Amino acid sequence: MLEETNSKFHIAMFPWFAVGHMTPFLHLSNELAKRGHKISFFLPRKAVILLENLNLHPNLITFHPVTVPSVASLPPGTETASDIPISDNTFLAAAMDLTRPQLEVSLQAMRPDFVFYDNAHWIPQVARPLGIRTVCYNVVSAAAIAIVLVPARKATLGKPLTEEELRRPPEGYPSKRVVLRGSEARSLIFVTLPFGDSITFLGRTTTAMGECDAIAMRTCQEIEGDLCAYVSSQYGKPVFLTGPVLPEPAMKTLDEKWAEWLGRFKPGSVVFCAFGSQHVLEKGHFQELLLGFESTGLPFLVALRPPIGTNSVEEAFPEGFEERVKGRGVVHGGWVQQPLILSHPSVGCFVNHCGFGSMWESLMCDCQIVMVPHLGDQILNTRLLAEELKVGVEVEREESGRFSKESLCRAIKSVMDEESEVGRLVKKNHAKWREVLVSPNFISGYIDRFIQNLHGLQMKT
Ligand SMILES: O=c1ccn([C@@H]2O[C@H](COP(=O)(O)OP(=O)(O)O[C@H]3OC[C@@H](O)[C@H](O)[C@H]3O)[C@@H](O)[C@H]2O)c(=O)[nH]1
Ligand SMILES: [O-]c1cc(O)cc2[o+]c(-c3ccc(O)cc3)c(O[C@@H]3O[C@H](CO)[C@@H](O)[C@H](O)[C@H]3O)cc12
Repeated sequence: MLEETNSKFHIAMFPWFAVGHMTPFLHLSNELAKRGHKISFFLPRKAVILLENLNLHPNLITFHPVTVPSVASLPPGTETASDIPISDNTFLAAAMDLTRPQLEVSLQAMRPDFVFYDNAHWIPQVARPLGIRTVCYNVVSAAAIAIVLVPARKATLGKPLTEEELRRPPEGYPSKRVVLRGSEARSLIFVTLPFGDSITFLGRTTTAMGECDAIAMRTCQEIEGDLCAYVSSQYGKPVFLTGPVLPEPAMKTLDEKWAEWLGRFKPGSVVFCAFGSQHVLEKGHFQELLLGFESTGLPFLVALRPPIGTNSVEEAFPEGFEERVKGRGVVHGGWVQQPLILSHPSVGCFVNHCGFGSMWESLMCDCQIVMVPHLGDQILNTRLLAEELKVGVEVEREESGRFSKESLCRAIKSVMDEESEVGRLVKKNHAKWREVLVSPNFISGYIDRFIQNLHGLQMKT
């Protein structure tokens, strides 16, 4: 028994072709490799270059480039979600499905103990005849899964879910606070639309979770326990938790340019803003956001991709903006080292979209949190932090979904003003949760228990 639970696994990883999915799969791979397990990581050719520097155990984690077939509706050379607008993801999913023969050949030759996957709902059909166990690893919150990607939502199978139906959480959904409001249910309509050939997003994800041997989630019992239990009961199978799986503090230091710039300001005074790898703002929203930062009067560092239809952030600046914020505001049109910026002593506030990765990073840092969610799962993550844990504030939006410079400025001031009661409350709650999450063995304990769960699964006939 002891010998068996100490044995090392060979695990194949096949995440959805999006940075926001491949990166957390690689973080988990690093944790598993750290404990001696061997990983074969399948990913698009182009992504190998992107992720190579995050592979901390190249002796145990091997990248296997997958050729992404060309699909008529995708621009030539498309390999990941970052290459295309979000509306074209359905074609990328179709291209991913066409990689099935490549996976079949490789898995047959490798015969790993497990395959971890998310969007590739056909993996169990390939793995089962080979005796390989399957784990559907979800890198979105349990809330995002529980509210829509569950069998209870398939009761109306045959006819697509309506916005009205999506407005009400499914039967038995355990939270009253982590919910969508008013017209926000519209952000879930995409689950009823095609995602690949002849399958909807809801069909794909519920098949992926329905057919696997176990569901896994990148979350923890302390924060999403009820929601995980609901998903487990919906699918009638175990849900294994990996915890947040955040990489160990990088050895790398912050780029001198940013270290020098941030070093000019008082501790805890700078507002940092980033919105993840996928979302690109409309020009009007981008300008409203910059004007909101300007009106706080605080120093700010914004790292966002140029808005839709522009080639640089500078060309989209509001009239006179650059001169007015000179010396206290910087807008960078590309990638920055977010975790290192968040741990810089001058940074006091993190304005983010509450993507699941950013959500965990915000909880771990000791900045104040302001959230501007853009997509469905980000809205639910935001409710988790703002309504359930009360560790941050959400920027108010109009019914149309637009936010104003005034509402952004109000939210930032509400957490940054020293006399603000809201600011004090969220700071106190945040500190409490941070202490839990950074406590010794919190993250590693989750990984160790996760591995024990895999052993249990392997022993099942
Ligand atoms: O400039 C940047 C921007 C982002 N990042 C990093 O990129 C990651 C972004 O991940 P997030 O999950 O927050 O956001 P993304 O939008 O990229 O992910 C997307 O796919 C996964 C879903 O769970 C998210 O909700 C979805 O938004 C974070 O780890 C962040 O530290 C940088 O290092 N630099
Ligand atoms: O916006 C979302 C709202 C929600 O309630 C659930 C999800 O789930 C997922 C998801 C993705 C992959 C899985 O295996 C399970 C769940 C979401 O993922 C994002 O969906 C986009 C669809 O266009 C996708 O392209 C993007 O890369 C995913 O991060 C979103 C929601």
